[in-house]
Amino acid sequence: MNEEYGESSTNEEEEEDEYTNPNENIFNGNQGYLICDAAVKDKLDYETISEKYEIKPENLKIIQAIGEGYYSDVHMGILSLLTAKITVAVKTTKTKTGAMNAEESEGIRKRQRQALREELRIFEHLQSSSAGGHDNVLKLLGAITIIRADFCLMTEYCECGSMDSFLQAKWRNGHFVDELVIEANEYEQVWKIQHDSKWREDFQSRREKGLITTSDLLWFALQIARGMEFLATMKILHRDSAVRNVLLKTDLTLKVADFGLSRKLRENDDGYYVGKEGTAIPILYIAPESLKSRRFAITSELWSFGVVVWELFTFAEKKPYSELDHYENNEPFYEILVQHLSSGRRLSIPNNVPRQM
Ligand SMILES: Nc1ncnc2c1ncn2[C@@H]1O[C@H](COP(=O)(O)OP(=O)(O)OP(=O)(O)O)[C@@H](O)[C@H]1O
Repeated sequence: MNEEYGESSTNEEEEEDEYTNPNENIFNGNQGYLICDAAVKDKLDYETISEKYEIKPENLKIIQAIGEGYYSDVHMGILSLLTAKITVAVKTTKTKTGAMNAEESEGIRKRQRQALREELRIFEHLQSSSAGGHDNVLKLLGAITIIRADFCLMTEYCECGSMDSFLQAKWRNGHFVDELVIEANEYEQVWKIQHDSKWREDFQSRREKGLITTSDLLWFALQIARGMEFLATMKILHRDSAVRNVLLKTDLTLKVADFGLSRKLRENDDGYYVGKEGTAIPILYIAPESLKSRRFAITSELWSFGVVVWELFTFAEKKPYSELDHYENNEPFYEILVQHLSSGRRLSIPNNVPRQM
């Protein structure tokens, strides 16, 4: 394994409590995640981690850094399997913890490892299905969990990174082609292909120029819907759906990713999970009923999907509800948002959306 990870000859068993909720508090202070104070009860039901994914450190070579999240660093690496070498994304605890001393730093890393362990459990559950996962959900390919210094998760590598930067770049570089045409009567909206017989033929040349169209945005929305539908059938609540947490392959296949806040519904949960007190949640994406009660269900996932579609059609240029950003009377943003939604107001319909949607 790469020197960056340091040499470790000890097979230290993690002493960390596997059943604590690692993400509680770690998102504190992260913009857009907010702690609610409603009374809560916590229900979790995870399978134990199997050894199916454990790999030896010498089979992983780290190549370069590709990203950074709130609780992990992400690198691109090469995983050597019996018959092949594959490119993987490697999620590790953060190199820079911002801690004042070694003891504090180890405390932070311990929480980060716990967060990654939780994510691992979700991956394992999702991949326990007969299909072994879903094409639109990121797959776990390996993990090192028994050697603390090398602790990491390895997932499919998505060459184009996360969807928010991809969309922003397309918009800023003028690489979006609106396929909708407003007719002279100003009411009827038709597709370009209905006016231009060459539109279909030019598909390949648009691809080569790196252009994306309204149909592509719909295709992205459909893929995310399929991924989230799969999560729902596996009784997983993602709870952090946002375009920044969707990853993209070069063939424009999308992968729902980042299960750091995800929870599995138990059989006896009555269809909802009640968030633990102190957990920070991404309020801009959360359904009003979950904001108020901390109850999360498949229906609240559908709300988040709606916000994701809004982000797709606005090219992730702005955060949802950015017009509410100016705080009035020092009221907390959470309160402003709850009032806004309770009064029936919603995100505005973006310009490029087909009317049927
Ligand atoms: N499988 C992957 N393929 C390619 N790039 C990836 C992959 N996983 C993560 N990345 C890159 O690393 C960044 C951080 O990853 P990720 O969001 O999963 O980390 P995190 O610590 O869980 O972040 P968050 O703060 O959103 O919880 C992503 O925005 C993306 O650019």
